[in-house]
Amino acid sequence: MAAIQVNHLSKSYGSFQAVDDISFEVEAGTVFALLGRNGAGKTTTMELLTGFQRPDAGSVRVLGLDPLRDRAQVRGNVGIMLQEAGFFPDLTAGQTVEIWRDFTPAARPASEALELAGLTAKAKTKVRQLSGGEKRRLDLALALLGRPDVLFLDEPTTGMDPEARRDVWEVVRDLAARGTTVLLTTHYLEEAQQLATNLAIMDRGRIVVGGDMAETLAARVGRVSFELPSVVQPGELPLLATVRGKVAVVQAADPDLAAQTLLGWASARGLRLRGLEVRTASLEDLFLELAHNGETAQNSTTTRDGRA
Ligand SMILES: Nc1ncnc2c1ncn2[C@@H]1O[C@H](COP(=O)(O)OP(=O)(O)OP(=O)(O)O)[C@@H](O)[C@H]1O
Repeated sequence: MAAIQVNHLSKSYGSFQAVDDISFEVEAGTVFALLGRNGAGKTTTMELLTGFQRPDAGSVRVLGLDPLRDRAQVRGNVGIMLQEAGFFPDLTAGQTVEIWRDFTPAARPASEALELAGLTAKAKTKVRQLSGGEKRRLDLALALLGRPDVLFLDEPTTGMDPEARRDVWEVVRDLAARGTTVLLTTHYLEEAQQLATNLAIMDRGRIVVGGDMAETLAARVGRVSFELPSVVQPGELPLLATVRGKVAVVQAADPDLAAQTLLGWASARGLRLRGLEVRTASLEDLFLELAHNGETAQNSTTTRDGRA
């Protein structure tokens, strides 16, 4: 069953269309990544899904409920970690969690929420003395307090060091494995690739790529690069290669297989392929390509407008 259903959702601020007719579903117990450049509409979408904003058109269902109409019921079952949470700076992390517990039905013990967020050692530290990454952890602890069925995480690991980020990934994986549905936005594409089974990439309010993460990446080409041995002409290689300076690049749907073919070919001739690198398609490649296409489209629109 889909835990989150979004149907033809739109939202504008004045004449600016921040979310433009988007639709997607998130299956229960899966992690879904909402990606896109700054201003693409991710946070607005998150706010529409959590009932902080009213849609202009379209509908949202979370656990089959309307986040605005069935607000109390939805809030009781979801955990929300938005950007820029407001904390009281003079309370400690532990006191902040305790106060939040009073408003949270069936809350976890404060110590458990702090532990899950990796903040136990800072329980007695005042909020204003927490680092940026630690404040995000406190946000996470609060989002996890009510043992939510659905978790909304808006850039959960911003400001965290790589180790802390990996700790949060573990927590998210663990929650999803136990059936929690997670919708997250992130600018860290590795994070999305590591955690999410499905994704949507937004650009100017619309979804430009969406679907299963593995299938989306499998449809991309990877590449193999190496130094072309001085005795070899590009045309002699067993696979089509582009050569720039000394470096030859072969594009391939299965870069591991291409590398094997190249190595077998080289070894039969007693040659070494120095600097051999195999790169599978990554979300980053896809993202950069889309950004580039977006800019090209925008420039051509500007030119057309300019000429008109
Ligand atoms: N309250 C508002 N009034 C007017 N414009 C807004 C408002 N909130 C957001 N916007 C605009 O809507 C667009 C989408 O914003 P949104 O915060 O949803 O993007 P985002 O994808 O989350 O970006 P980021 O990655 O920077 O967080 C932006 O151009 C933003 O300036």
